[in-house]
Amino acid sequence: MNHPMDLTAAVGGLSYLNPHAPEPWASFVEQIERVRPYLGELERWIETLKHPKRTLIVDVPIERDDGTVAHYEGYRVQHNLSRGPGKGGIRFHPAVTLNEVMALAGWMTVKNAAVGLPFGGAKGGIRVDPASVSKGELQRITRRFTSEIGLIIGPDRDIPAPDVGTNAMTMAVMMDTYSMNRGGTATGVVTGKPIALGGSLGRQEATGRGVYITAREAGRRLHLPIEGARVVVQGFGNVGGIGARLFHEAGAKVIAIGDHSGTWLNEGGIDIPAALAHVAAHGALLGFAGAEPVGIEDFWALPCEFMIPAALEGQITAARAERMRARVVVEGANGPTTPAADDILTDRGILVVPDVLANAGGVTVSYFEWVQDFSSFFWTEDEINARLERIMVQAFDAIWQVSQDKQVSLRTAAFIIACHRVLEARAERGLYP
Ligand SMILES: NC(=O)C1=CN([C@@H]2O[C@H](COP(=O)(O)OP(=O)(O)OC[C@H]3O[C@@H](n4cnc5c(N)ncnc54)[C@H](O)[C@@H]3O)[C@@H](O)[C@H]2O)C=CC1
Ligand SMILES: O=C(O)CCC(=O)C(=O)O
Repeated sequence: MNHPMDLTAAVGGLSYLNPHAPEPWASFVEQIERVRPYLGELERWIETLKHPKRTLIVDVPIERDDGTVAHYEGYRVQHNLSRGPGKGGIRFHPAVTLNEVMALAGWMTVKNAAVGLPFGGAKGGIRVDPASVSKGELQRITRRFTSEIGLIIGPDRDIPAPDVGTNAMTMAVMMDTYSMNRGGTATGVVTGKPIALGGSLGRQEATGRGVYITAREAGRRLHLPIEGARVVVQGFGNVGGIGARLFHEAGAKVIAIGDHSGTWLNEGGIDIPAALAHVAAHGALLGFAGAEPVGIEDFWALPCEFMIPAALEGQITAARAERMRARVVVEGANGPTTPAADDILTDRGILVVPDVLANAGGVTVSYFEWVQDFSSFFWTEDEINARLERIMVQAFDAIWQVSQDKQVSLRTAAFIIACHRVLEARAERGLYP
């Protein structure tokens, strides 16, 4: 399989993720522009956020099991390093582009600053379908990619973590490769590792848990209790699957779920443990008997209290936003709502808890993992969940307050707080040696 490097295709045009959505980087830049009027003197630094600090494109050649040589294209983008080392996940997906990774890195900058973590923003990815290669091939791809981006990552430089298509095992291979190349075990180079390699208790659940916590906090403001609430979840992997389970355990009725294989509805409430068991056994929801198939456009228009996009970018377009009947959208995914759709949802009185807040639980516990690795002292799961709860609730409160004070959306409020923190650090550091 060959993937010729085509930068023009990678940075321009419409999104592969949804032909009706703008490219992710264009959405990110528009979100940054919306903060301009609120930056005061820091406005002179705003262009900083529209220029990724460092962008590395790597060729990843491997020998396939049949003896042929295949090349994959990979990226690591460090969007901003003003507040600390880069931090953000690695995506393995057949249609990853530089444009997408740039946007995902930008959202990491904003997310880390919005919740007050001492990190910049980074993200990486390889254009590969993990399901299309053998286990051995995937390991060779991961090792070669890690060696290639080894130029710029490191425990005090830039710390990757899992994202779509990667997991704790991917992080184990990355940690091992980086350590072999350096001649010493460097647990702090990645987070989201297996517990036996310095991973943190609670990291696997952390993003879904953060989604649940922020949904609960939004529900409190709108007098929408979780118990008995109807919930719709798109994406049934790490974020969507665990998020759905936490809603289910708290007494909500998850009425519809979806993944890359289709969308399903059961108005009486889906048995989420059964759906998770089905995915664990078959790799996708396809064939799940506990609900009826429902068309994708009807799925997005289902009446519900909480809608949780937890798959990919650009899913909530203007057309879908016009028809949605959710009370609150809680963005488990990064960039699921286009700026045009955002405006429509706001006009229609549908509250959006933005990705840079709602899915920040994962990177928050990654931060805990990094700190634990440095100190070689590990916390209990209860300690981790209590600290996560505190950080998420504090961040929600602060963002809610700014949104009330300035009469802006929660997204713009989160961007205001984050951009102030990033640009203040940038300004304090100065331009010259
Ligand atoms: N894993 C983490 O800790 C974090 C993940 N996120 C974001 O959450 C989202 C999901 O990530 P993970 O759950 O980690 O990935 P994952 O790989 O565990 O699961 C992805 C899910 O999305 C589904 N999906 C893929 N393409 C789809 C399509 N075209 N339509 C509908 N469903 C589709 C897959 O079937 C799968 O159920 C991504 O936007 C990711 O960037 C955000 C913060 C942290
Ligand atoms: O845990 C991390 O470091 C990053 C997770 C991530 O990629 C994200 O929040 O989108």
